[in-house]
Amino acid sequence: QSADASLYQHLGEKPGIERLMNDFVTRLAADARTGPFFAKANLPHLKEQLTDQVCQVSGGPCEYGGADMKTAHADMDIRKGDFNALVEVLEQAMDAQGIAFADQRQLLARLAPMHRDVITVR
Ligand code: HEM
Repeated sequence: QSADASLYQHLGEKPGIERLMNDFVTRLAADARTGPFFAKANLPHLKEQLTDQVCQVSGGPCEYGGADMKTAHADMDIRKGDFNALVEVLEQAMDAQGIAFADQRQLLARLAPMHRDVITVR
């Protein structure tokens, strides 16, 4: 567990993050902008992987064991606008879970640097 696990606690620890990621992935698949990317995705698997990843980056006692972000998103032709749409959907999911704005900003700040590996069309 990282020295600063307060974000992990504010997200409701593992059960809260699991709820958040379940709702997030459901919204991603339903959103007109992001949905097409997830048409052939294994959504239950993705929910699990994201739960581990967010648990880890928020300072929780989890270890993400999936593919690195570059490998996971290779050949998807993801653009900046697609990335921004995903962030917006995550904000909606965090609002729906009642996560405080400051905690939302913190989680987004920890995920934002991944844009370098996820966006492949510039
Ligand atoms: C910070 C932003 C992002 C994070 C943290 C993230 C995280 C992840 C993770 C953890 C996986 C699972 C990898 C594995 O199973 O080994 C994944 C897969 C995937 N991601 Fe992302 N992702 C991000 C952005 C995006 C964007 C912008 C899109 C498209 C709009 C996208 C589309 C997908 C798709 C389609 C899969 C494959 C799902 C499957 O086939 O089961 N991701 N992502």
